[in-house]
Amino acid sequence: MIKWGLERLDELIVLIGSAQESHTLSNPFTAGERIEMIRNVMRAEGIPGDRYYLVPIPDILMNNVWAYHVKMYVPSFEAVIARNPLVLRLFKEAGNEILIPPSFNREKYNSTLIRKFMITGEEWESLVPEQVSSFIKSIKGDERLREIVGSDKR
Ligand SMILES: Nc1ncnc2c1ncn2[C@@H]1O[C@H](COP(=O)(O)OP(=O)(O)OP(=O)(O)O)[C@@H](O)[C@H]1O
Ligand SMILES: NC(=O)c1ccc[n+]([C@@H]2O[C@H](COP(=O)(O)O)[C@@H](O)[C@H]2O)c1
Repeated sequence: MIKWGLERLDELIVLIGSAQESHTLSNPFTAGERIEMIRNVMRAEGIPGDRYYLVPIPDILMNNVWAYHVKMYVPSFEAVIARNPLVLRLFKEAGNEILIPPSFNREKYNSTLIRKFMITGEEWESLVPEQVSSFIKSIKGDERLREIVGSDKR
């Protein structure tokens, strides 16, 4: 998705959503850990650091003002790239131009499924970039996820 965006725009602001969350089933990793993973992949893919910003955005309780909340954290921008229907709706209502990228084999590359495989012990490593699987293993992130959901063997 980032490569798709960089073919169309000079710079990207990549939002790290639900940045306040970590150690949960849907967001097991801290915003900082997610930043490290993305940067490791960007470096490996040869994407220069001056073509993207990574901005962590904590959730808020009011969907209606979320797009304005995001704008408070980021430099000015031309368009929003997203596929999440709620994100698209909220930015459209806030008057922003929208770009919807294609789905790249989304049935396979799906975070919920990848986290499920980490829990059940099925092979998940090939579904993420090598830099991401090695980082997750270095912080024992798969073990963390299993402990959170109570499926750890101990
Ligand atoms: N294969 C893909 N093709 C196109 N867009 C994708 C693809 N994978 C992820 N995305 C987009 O990237 C964003 C992050 O998706 P990802 O599956 O990593 O996490 P998520 O949306 O938080 O899902 P989950 O709820 O499963 O954790 C979403 O906006 C999604 O639409
Ligand atoms: N009210 C809110 O805080 C609000 C509204 C819409 C999206 N979001 C966040 O935006 C992100 C959207 O994620 P994806 O684009 O990866 O599906 C999530 O982290 C979600 O929590 C937050």
